[in-house]
Amino acid sequence: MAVFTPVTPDDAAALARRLDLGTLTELRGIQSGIENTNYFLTTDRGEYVLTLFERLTFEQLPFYLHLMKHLAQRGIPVPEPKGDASGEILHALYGKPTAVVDKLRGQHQLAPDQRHCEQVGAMLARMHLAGRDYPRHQPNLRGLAWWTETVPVVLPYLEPAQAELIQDELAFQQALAASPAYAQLPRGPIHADLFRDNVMFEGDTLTGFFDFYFAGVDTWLFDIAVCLNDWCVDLATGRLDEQRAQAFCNAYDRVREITHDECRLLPALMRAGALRFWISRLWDYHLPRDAQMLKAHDPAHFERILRERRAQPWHYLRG
Ligand SMILES: Nc1ncnc2c1ncn2[C@@H]1O[C@H](COP(=O)(O)OP(=O)(O)OP(=O)(O)O)[C@@H](O)[C@H]1O
Ligand SMILES: N[C@@H](CCO)C(=O)O
Repeated sequence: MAVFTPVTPDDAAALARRLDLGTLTELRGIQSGIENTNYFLTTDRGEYVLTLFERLTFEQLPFYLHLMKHLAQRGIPVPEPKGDASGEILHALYGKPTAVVDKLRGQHQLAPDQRHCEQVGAMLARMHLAGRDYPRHQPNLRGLAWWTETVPVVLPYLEPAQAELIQDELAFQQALAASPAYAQLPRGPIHADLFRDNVMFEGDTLTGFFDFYFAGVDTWLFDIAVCLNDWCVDLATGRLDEQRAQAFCNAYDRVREITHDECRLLPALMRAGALRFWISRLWDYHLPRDAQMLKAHDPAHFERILRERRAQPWHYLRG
């Protein structure tokens, strides 16, 4: 269970009062998630999610929380952070940065079909456009610099063939990032972790995106690639479901045109997306933090996806 820091009902109730959310009626630890301590916090006025951030700092968090507020105010369905009387949306419990946000309605769609992929694609494009005038800047903290720093840390845990693959891919991505074509890609605030478990649906209708705590300014194409690698793959093999991928990209493209250069670089960015999560999963798996219980995601899944993307690059043909 992802409760790294237990919260007492008294402390949660005091925070709810301070944020003018009413009287606490229930506080329940959330079993999933591996990054932060999360609770469902219910009051006599509504349902919220209380998050204590275990890795992110007081300096980094305003970027994410204000981004969520910015997007919510522009009609993108994301949880809005709750402020105190002075409007402050970043709080503290037990010395840890803390936020309380709206609980989204609905459930995850863990077996998405074309219709779900279309809705995620269209909403992702709307989110990218809504983020264009967001004034704060923070790089994607799980971007190339972090991969470069973390590959040597996980390398001792890999078999020789895996070590060769990860180093070869890192070198490829470093060269790509230094290329003029890459520098021209449109960019802005991206979610950067928009997996099936970070989107809610009520029935078959998308009700929101959440978990913005890996967001950062990066290429919009990286966000598309991360989504394709999760929403449009067969989870058993890592193989791309081309119909779903085409549906996702068409829906995105109808809201914000995917440029010719983006189409050209998409296969390389899908490799980048696979590498990013292979590295982070290796890191979480081999270098776990203390937790009351911690269920690390399977790193081999993204190794398979990376091998698939290298062997069979997929090209988006607009249409
Ligand atoms: N705003 C929200 N509305 C509804 N449910 C939420 C919300 N935030 C979190 N949840 C629920 O809590 C679970 C865990 O949250 P989350 O996925 O953000 O965990 P995490 O540890 O912060 O991040 P990670 O996904 O990186 O492991 C989600 O799967 C979801 O069920
Ligand atoms: N989405 C990530 C977990 C961190 O949010 C993964 O599946 O590895």
